[in-house]
Amino acid sequence: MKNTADITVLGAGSYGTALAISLASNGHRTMLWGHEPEHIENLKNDKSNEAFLPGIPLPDLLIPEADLATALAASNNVLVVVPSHVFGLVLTQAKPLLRKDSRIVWATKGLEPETGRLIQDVAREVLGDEFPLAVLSGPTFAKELAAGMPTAISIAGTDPQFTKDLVELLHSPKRLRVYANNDFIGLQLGGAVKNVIAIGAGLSDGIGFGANARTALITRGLVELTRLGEALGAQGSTFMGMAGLGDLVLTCTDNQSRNRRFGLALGKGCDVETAQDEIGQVVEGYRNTKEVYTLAKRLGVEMPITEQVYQVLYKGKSPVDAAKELLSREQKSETSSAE
Ligand SMILES: NC(=O)C1=CN([C@@H]2O[C@H](COP(=O)(O)OP(=O)(O)OC[C@H]3O[C@@H](n4cnc5c(N)ncnc54)[C@H](OP(=O)(O)O)[C@@H]3O)[C@@H](O)[C@H]2O)C=CC1
Ligand SMILES: O=C(CO)COP(=O)(O)O
Repeated sequence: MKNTADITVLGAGSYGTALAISLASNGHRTMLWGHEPEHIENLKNDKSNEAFLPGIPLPDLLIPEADLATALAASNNVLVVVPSHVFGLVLTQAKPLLRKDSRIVWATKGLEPETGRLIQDVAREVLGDEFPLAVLSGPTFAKELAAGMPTAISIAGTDPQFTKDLVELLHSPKRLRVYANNDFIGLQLGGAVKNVIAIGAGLSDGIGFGANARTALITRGLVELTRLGEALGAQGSTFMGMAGLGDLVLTCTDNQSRNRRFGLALGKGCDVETAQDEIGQVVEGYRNTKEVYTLAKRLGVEMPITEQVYQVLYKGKSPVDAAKELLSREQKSETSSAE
């Protein structure tokens, strides 16, 4: 009993811990692995994750663990919640330690660094085809989830039984609604592109623009996301759900979003390094912008907001000049079918 669990979570940052709290609060024995033994010792001693979610108690059924082999032997259900730039690395470390019956789900939001590939491609390259895969995506700030505040999320995967089991593990009639979805690609892409648009919304607010500009960015950001998604084989309707519109609204409008705060700081004149240091946690959209931009170029998909965020982050363009360029684009109709 001591070394078994219903699910193992890899990644003891803010979101991995929040999901582990949520699972354990549902009555499931949940192992939480982190790569820093000292950090895991602190979790055990404090019975909270003071570094990432201060003041939120860890339930008794949440077991912090520093040994990856022990964590992966404990359960066949493995939930990966590390930033996208180390996803491949962590999965490579995990692979020789996985059980034959392991099933892998991730809540990582992003694309592979440099290549812009979806996380599913990284997972397949590392693991081959034998393990069922799934993704969790939607508007879920770690702090609110961990505090048991009402939240909704979507899930999709390659194996209907795995998806169903994950819904059972995560769903709580008191706190967390989990929607099953069949668009594996769409859910992954929504989580990556919203990071970029959230930086754009932050830039706009940081410059001093208002609600009109922010809302226009969300709306046209949704159009960009849908265009890219459809080019990759996702269903357009997915982006009207949790992993599209839902996550865009959340991260573009609330200062809990690190991507939005990053954009805000840049819009007020801060440089990239200082803005990242001040946030002190992962700002996925910084790298993601380059990857989404590269992916869009490769597929020939027009993404003007992403393009301007890219110019600000990587080409030294001023946020004001980026905004001017967006505003001065040629007139067009709102729907492509009317063009
Ligand atoms: N926070 C949120 O509200 C949400 C986050 N997400 C997504 O979840 C993912 C994780 O983000 P989040 O938890 O917020 O990020 P945090 O910055 O809060 O935590 C990241 C965690 O990953 C750890 N880590 C870094 N490198 C490695 C590695 N090589 N091996 C193992 N662990 C490593 C970090 O450890 P260390 O501190 O030692 O570097 C830290 O514990 C991201 O893709 C994010 O977009 C999705 C929905 C909501
Ligand atoms: O993905 C998130 C909420 O759904 C968290 O957003 P940030 O990474 O911008 O903080």
